[in-house]
Amino acid sequence: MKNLSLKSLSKTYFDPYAGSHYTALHDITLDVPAGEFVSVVGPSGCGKSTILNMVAGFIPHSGGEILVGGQPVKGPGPDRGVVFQSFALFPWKTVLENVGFGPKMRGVPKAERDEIAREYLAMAGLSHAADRYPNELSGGMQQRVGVVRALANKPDVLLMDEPFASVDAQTRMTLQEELTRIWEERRPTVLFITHDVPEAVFLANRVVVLSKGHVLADVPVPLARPRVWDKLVEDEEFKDLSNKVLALVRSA
Ligand SMILES: Nc1ncnc2c1ncn2[C@@H]1O[C@H](COP(=O)(O)OP(=O)(O)OP(=O)(O)O)[C@@H](O)[C@H]1O
Repeated sequence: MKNLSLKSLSKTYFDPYAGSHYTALHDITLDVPAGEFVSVVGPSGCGKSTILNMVAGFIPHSGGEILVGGQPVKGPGPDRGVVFQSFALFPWKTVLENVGFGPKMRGVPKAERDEIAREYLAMAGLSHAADRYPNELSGGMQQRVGVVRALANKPDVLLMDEPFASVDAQTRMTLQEELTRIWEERRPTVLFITHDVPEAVFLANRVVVLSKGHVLADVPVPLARPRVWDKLVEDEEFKDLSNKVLALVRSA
């Protein structure tokens, strides 16, 4: 796995309607060591998705540097996997084919990529759905497929932008527990964007709080793993950390 390093990163958008520039990010410096899970929270418009889209290589940055394993990001690449809120699965492909798509693009032969896809589907408890099509799955199952599809490509860095925002509360907790379990097994470097403070704390080793395009705080989360909601929901340290991060977001 590789580390992710943002050095004095900035982003200025040009608004063609107003004919003016808007600086969404100022001087963001952030290091995510290889194999670490970092959540990013902050009020709407503080620049969370902008950071993720620049690290993914979807949009250019205006200043500073983005390094993955010491190499500058110049565009999208297989070293970074992305999971968005919308499932974006291929509706005409089976679940197995969806999960095997990344390896297929890298030229992995069919038997081998089917084996990889089955291994990751098993990890997420989805073996039984391998031959189904996305429209035959519940929203929670589709989102699980989206996560394992990104993981099956064995990215060094996993970028997640509110991946569980559109599923119900119960499924969301299950998905959070599954994600921590899979992360512990594979240890990709993760940047996880969310509005949900308990989710950010539950998942991460560190929670970064953004405010108006700046890093306001970087809060370590030393909670033991494996993490399960039944235990953490009553845990004083978890509650204290969540309250601390919530207060920071409110002040942002
Ligand atoms: N393409 C664009 N052109 C101009 N301004 C933009 C563009 N994309 C984002 N912005 C502005 O940059 C700022 C940061 O947006 P961004 O989407 O990164 O915030 P966010 O923290 O992810 O918000 P949310 O939580 O609501 O998704 C906002 O003020 C937004 O209006």
